[in-house]
Amino acid sequence: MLRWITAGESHGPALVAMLEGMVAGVEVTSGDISEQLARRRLGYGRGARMKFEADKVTIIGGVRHGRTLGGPIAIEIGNTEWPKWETIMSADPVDPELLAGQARNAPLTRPRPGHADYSGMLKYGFDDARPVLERASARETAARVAAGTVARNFLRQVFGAEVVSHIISIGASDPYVGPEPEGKDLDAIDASPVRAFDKTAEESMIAEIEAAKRDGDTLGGVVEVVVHGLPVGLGSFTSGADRLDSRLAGALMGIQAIKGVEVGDGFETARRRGSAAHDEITPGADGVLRSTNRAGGLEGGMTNGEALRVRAAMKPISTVPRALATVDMSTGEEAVAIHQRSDVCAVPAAGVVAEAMVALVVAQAALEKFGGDSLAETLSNVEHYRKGIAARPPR
Ligand SMILES: Cc1cc2nc3c(=O)[nH]c(=O)nc-3n(C[C@H](O)[C@H](O)[C@H](O)COP(=O)(O)O)c2cc1C
Ligand SMILES: C=C(O[C@@H]1CC(C(=O)O)=C[C@@H](OP(=O)(O)O)[C@H]1O)C(=O)O
Repeated sequence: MLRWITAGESHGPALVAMLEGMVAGVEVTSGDISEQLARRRLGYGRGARMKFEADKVTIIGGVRHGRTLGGPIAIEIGNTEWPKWETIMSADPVDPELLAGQARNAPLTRPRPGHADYSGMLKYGFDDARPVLERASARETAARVAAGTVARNFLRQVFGAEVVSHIISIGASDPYVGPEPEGKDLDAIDASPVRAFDKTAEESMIAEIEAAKRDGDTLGGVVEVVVHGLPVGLGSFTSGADRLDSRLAGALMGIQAIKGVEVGDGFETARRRGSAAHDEITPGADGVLRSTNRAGGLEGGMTNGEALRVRAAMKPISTVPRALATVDMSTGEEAVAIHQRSDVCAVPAAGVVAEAMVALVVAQAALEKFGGDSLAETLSNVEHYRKGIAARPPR
């Protein structure tokens, strides 16, 4: 079973991602990982930290000469900001006098509405939000993107499948309406400052961000992830936990600030009649044909051979410059929430994180279906399955 876990704090020395269960022989380099991490840092509306910090990638284990070895893969992403935080975030005990001299170490006692501060302080028994926000921070998503790079390379090398995301809307911008992008469109999407697939949508999104910035406010939005080239039958209808839609929803909702997930036309489908909601099946020269893909490539918790298409809704960044009302937990008095710096909008980055989560979940389902210890074995199993399907009518 493909499994992943991350460790590390936002201002710690490094983040670490571990990926277990990947077959041997998948091509991946630290350059591939750095490239994906660079995509996650982009996006109009991100804060100052994205400009001065770099992601320093080291593959610690599981890869040799550019190919996976079949064992657990460990990837470290160094936080280049670490020297400034060495004392405050030290794993080992430090001299209290050294800490007292650091302004950055002042206890954070005014929890931000919408962030993990308040519940985290109560749940874990902290008087300071620092130990909560360090791990709740979406800095952790860099580690997911690192693990996701191995998964996306695997999907490309097994199926020729590409994972693409683009931004549908930011705040109340006019949502993108149009055809879904393909793998070849990814460079053009990344070239857009808001990772939009369309100029009109892009202009509307930028206008929203500029207005929010002027008002000292923050924004969320909607991202879409599309995967072309997947075979029929990843995931299963046999139990709720095996359904690929439930697994995708869980993985996407596990991203910081994601509050809703749609599969295919999602909520819009609920408003339609059955005759206008489903994707009719017709015989084609080479298998079946669908003239629509409202289901987003998933039926019965399994891929159906059409493009997989899921959306995720991100809430606005909770560190609002025009700080929100809160309570100072040290005094119980009314206060304004912590604000030092923050992103105005991180939806374009969330799209790259969503790609990583989709890649991991789909790679996990693909390994369940096709297995193997090496890429060659997985490929041979895929070919056998595809031959079996091609032999069935319609032909
Ligand atoms: C890529 C990305 C960047 C983010 N940047 C910030 C930020 O700069 N400031 C902030 O307060 N929240 C930021 N967030 C959101 C917080 O991490 C999130 O609001 C917090 O974890 C609470 O959300 P939850 O209720 O979904 O856990 C970011 C989220 C993502 C996905
Ligand atoms: C560092 C990253 O995102 C951070 C996510 C984040 C949060 O609260 O989620 C808060 C900000 O960190 P800081 O408070 O130190 O400025 C973001 O910069 C990153 O994505 O690499």
